[in-house]
Amino acid sequence: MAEINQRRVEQQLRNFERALQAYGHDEPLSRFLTRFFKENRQMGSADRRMTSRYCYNYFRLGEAVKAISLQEKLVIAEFLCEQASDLVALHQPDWLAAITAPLAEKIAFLQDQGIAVKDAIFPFQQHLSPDVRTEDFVLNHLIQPDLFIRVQQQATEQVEAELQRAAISFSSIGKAGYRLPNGSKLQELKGIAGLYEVQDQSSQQSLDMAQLQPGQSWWDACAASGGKSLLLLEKESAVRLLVSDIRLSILRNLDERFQVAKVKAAYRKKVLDLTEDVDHIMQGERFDGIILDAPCSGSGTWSRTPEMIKQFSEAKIAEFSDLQKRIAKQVSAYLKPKGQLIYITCSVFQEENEAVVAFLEASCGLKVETQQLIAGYNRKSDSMFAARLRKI
Ligand SMILES: C[S@@+](CC[C@H](N)C(=O)[O-])C[C@H]1O[C@@H](n2cnc3c(N)ncnc32)[C@H](O)[C@@H]1O
Repeated sequence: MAEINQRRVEQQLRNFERALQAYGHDEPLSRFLTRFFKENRQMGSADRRMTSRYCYNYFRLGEAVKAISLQEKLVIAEFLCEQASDLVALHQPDWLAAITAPLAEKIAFLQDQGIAVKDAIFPFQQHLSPDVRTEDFVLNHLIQPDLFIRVQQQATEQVEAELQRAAISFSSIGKAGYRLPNGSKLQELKGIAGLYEVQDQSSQQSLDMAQLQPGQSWWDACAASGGKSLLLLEKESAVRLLVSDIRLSILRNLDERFQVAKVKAAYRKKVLDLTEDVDHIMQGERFDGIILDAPCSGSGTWSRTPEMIKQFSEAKIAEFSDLQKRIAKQVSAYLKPKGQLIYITCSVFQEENEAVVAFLEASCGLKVETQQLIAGYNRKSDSMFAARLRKI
């Protein structure tokens, strides 16, 4: 083993502590770190990489092992999340023999040292949807997911060639989806801009259950910057599409994204708050299909953004569930008879998923045809939930 530079490790630890102190928990960690590194130009690329790794690993530990120092906590996080670590080698050299073991064994190893982490990594386990395999889900929280792209069907060869040229490794995940290492610098590949969308593997599957026909009218009711709308149009370009969101600014992003992707289909756009009565704006319009990709906790994506766990409180689950029921009830009124509602979340909580679907069936004149947890935790992707309901 190469000799460890103790001073360097100590410097890395100080960088991490400084970054953590400066982080206000009011923005995604990735955005904060980009700014932090800009403001600390003396940090070289190796320092930046290490600060980022320490911060993410630290947050991956969730609420586990509270009553110990930051450094001790980071050593545990490094031991769990990495296969080699100078920090562990310096502070817990006896642990090194177990650092390459499977995660379940590492957790058992810590347990033997009196360090219990398993139940605290993800503190909301009792809310998980029944189809989530709790142990797998929790352990995979310690692993950074991959990056996924969805490529326009006719452009797969061009995109593959460009990835090869840039020496970015990739593997195919079905028709036009690809798995890439996290952190791949796709934005530098200007020649293929617009030919692909960054979209998680589970998100790419979220409309598989939609039954699409040319000529149908669809409403993407919480469209944001259009991830699901683009997926819908890639599957069936001859639909009439209405997109809406509560935020005008994000619909402007949708316009830009559609432009870059050279979307030819005409679409209409409305700013709608779906907790309010929108009847006067909708003017009697009815749809063959509605996508409701509802505002949610995002808990199925927290292995990408582990800092979210600290900011979340259990009470918010019920708040999201209430909001989702309210919005879902409202939009379901705009379905034609036999029209379909595709209800989607990137949450793993039962209250945001199965409970909302059960409410729609019990109170909104819809029948559940299929519902599915799209489990990403065993394949380094996000977890989502999707259901197709039919208006009776
Ligand atoms: C999960 S995101 C949608 C993501 C998007 N479908 C995509 O694939 O990129 C949920 C969206 O719901 C919107 N939203 C939140 N509250 C809303 C409300 N009361 N009425 C309408 N939209 C709302 C948010 O602005 C957010 O863009």
